[in-house]
Amino acid sequence: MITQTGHSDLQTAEQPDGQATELLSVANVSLSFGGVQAITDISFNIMKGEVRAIIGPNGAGKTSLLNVINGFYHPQEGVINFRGKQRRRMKPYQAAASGIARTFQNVALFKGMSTLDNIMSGRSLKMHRGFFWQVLHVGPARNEEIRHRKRVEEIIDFLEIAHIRKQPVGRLPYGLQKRVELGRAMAMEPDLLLLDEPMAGMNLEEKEDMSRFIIDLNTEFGTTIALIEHDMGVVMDLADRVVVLDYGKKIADGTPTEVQASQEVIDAYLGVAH
Ligand SMILES: Nc1ncnc2c1ncn2[C@@H]1O[C@H](COP(=O)(O)OP(=O)(O)OP(=O)(O)O)[C@@H](O)[C@H]1O
Repeated sequence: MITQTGHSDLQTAEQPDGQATELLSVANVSLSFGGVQAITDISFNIMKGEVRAIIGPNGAGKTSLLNVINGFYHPQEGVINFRGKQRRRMKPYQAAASGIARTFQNVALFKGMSTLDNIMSGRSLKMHRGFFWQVLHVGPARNEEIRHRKRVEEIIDFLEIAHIRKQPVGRLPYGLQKRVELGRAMAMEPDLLLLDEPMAGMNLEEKEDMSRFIIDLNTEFGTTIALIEHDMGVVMDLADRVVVLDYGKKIADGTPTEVQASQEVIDAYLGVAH
């Protein structure tokens, strides 16, 4: 059980009139793959500055929902609003450019490249100078690179991975690879960070470290986070609000305490027939 209690302070995201700001909303979204209905008529929102957990049994539709949010899948029905604008059909790199970054269930890094270079690759969307200048490595491109490297070094310090900055990530223990992947997503300086099972396959100590980084990222950097997580202890400690899916449908939405007390949620986790 993780012991930190790190609920983000939603007040930081409040407007002067005390109203919290909605960062993203998903309205009546449905997604199917041929005959498989992965998501059915799901609506929920993510407020600016919060940690929002998405939970549910295996196959409930959690990853599909994350893939809809970051533009990897296009729902057959429903509407997504991000930062107050209805989003057009967009590809993952366009979603990333608009301020949505994500990590994956299985680590997706450049295994032969160093920690530093992997995190640096997260800056590519922020590089403005063209290929010509980058190759010459002079003038504006050089200044820009120095700026990006400084930011990357700050992230490396924040994640306490200075000792592995030159090591190829493929040789690192799994827990550290997950941390590098978080670093690469942080390098994009997203408004919304989507984390797909950030603690999967980690031991208790690694989970505690990762929880601490997520809390600090949320509170210190103000990054809004949506995460899929199976460990209820982690969800209880990290999340401000939780949306619960089962068989592609939303069955509960509320604070961790509220959803844990929901009979429908208890039944879903115990596998009670519908
Ligand atoms: N690309 C795909 N093609 C066909 N079916 C898919 C595809 N992706 C997901 N599905 C199906 O959609 C449903 C939801 O899958 P999804 O991976 O979103 O669930 P999940 O809640 O993330 O599961 P898990 O906790 O096991 O990762 C499942 O029935 C799955 O088999």
